[in-house]
Amino acid sequence: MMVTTMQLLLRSPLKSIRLLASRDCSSYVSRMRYLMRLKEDDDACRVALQSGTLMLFHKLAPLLRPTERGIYQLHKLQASDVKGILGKLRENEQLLNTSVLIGCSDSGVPQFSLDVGSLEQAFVEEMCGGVFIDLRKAFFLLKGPEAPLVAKGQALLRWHQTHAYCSATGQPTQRNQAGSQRVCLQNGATYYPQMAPVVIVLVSDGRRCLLARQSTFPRGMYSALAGFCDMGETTEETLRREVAEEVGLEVESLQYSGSQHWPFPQSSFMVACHATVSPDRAEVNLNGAELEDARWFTLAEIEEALKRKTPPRSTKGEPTEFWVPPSYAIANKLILEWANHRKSHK
Ligand SMILES: NC(=O)c1ccc[n+]([C@@H]2O[C@H](COP(=O)([O-])OP(=O)(O)OC[C@H]3O[C@@H](n4cnc5c(N)ncnc54)[C@H](O)[C@@H]3O)[C@@H](O)[C@H]2O)c1
Ligand SMILES: [Mg+2]
Repeated sequence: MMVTTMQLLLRSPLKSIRLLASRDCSSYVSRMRYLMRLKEDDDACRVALQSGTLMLFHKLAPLLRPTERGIYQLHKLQASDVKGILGKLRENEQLLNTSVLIGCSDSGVPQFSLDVGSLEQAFVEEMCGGVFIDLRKAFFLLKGPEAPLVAKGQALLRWHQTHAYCSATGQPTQRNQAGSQRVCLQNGATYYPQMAPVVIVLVSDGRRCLLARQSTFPRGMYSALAGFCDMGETTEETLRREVAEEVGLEVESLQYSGSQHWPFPQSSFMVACHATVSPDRAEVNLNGAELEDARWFTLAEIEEALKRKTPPRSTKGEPTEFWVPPSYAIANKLILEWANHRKSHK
């Protein structure tokens, strides 16, 4: 197709988004200014650590606490709790200072995360009455804002664990107390925590939506198309290229939906969009190297899949029913939005 006819229309670039309703704007501002100060002032951050809350990780697995009703919650500790554990193990209290600053609660309490992977896991679990659970499982178990909080805590710890050296001089880098940056002492280069930008897109032909699966997905699960941004690309360019590469279709219009930090396999910044293709040119030409399958789904099929709260179980040999990613994944939000839009425009 001629480049001139390949027009991408960003339908509502200035779509207004209701931001988290903060009834007391000044307190939100003061919390953000407080966090800024903690990132700049190591002494203030060390003081804040003594009165803040701590999420513990063991080799990047977060510590959760089972409640009586079989529900898991994030286990939050205080600096004094961690000092108690370190004291019992005769370990150096300096481990506490490897905590990283994650944010600040609504009531202004600073939040940190700390990896105690050098300590004996079973001992820490027993002392805390909790259990360290792999992040993928923890994501299923946690409710509400705890899942993104724990993902953020893990992502920052992971970044520090993998960026201990300057990529130019090969010398060790030194972090600030908050953990918001690392500096090479030899050449002064400053490194900041990074996320890889990814565009995720739910393609529609007006009547149906397109979902795909990679061979590594759990059986039966289909999701929206996704792809990493190439250097220098805009969101629109990545979206259009990924749809062309993966399913051989030409996007005609797109609309921004939302974004999400995604910790798997490493930190991605997911930009979620809806896109349309012409119903006359909706034949999928699959890139088999990247995807195992891609199919158009009707509203009725999508509604059925959205009703399933847990992945359907498969008995050997039987095909697994189709299901979509869980509600904490932004793909689920895109699919839900599409279904609601279709229902209201039937
Ligand atoms: N949250 C959600 O709802 C949701 C849904 C679907 C996918 N995702 C995530 O989106 C991400 C991208 O999806 P994809 O795997 O289809 O991407 P993709 O289609 O770009 O294919 C992945 C390939 O891209 C290359 N690549 C280029 N830049 C990369 C980078 N910075 N990091 C890793 N690989 C890079 C690698 O060769 C890799 O094998 C995945 O990490 C996936 O977990 C999230
Ligand atoms: Mg992809």
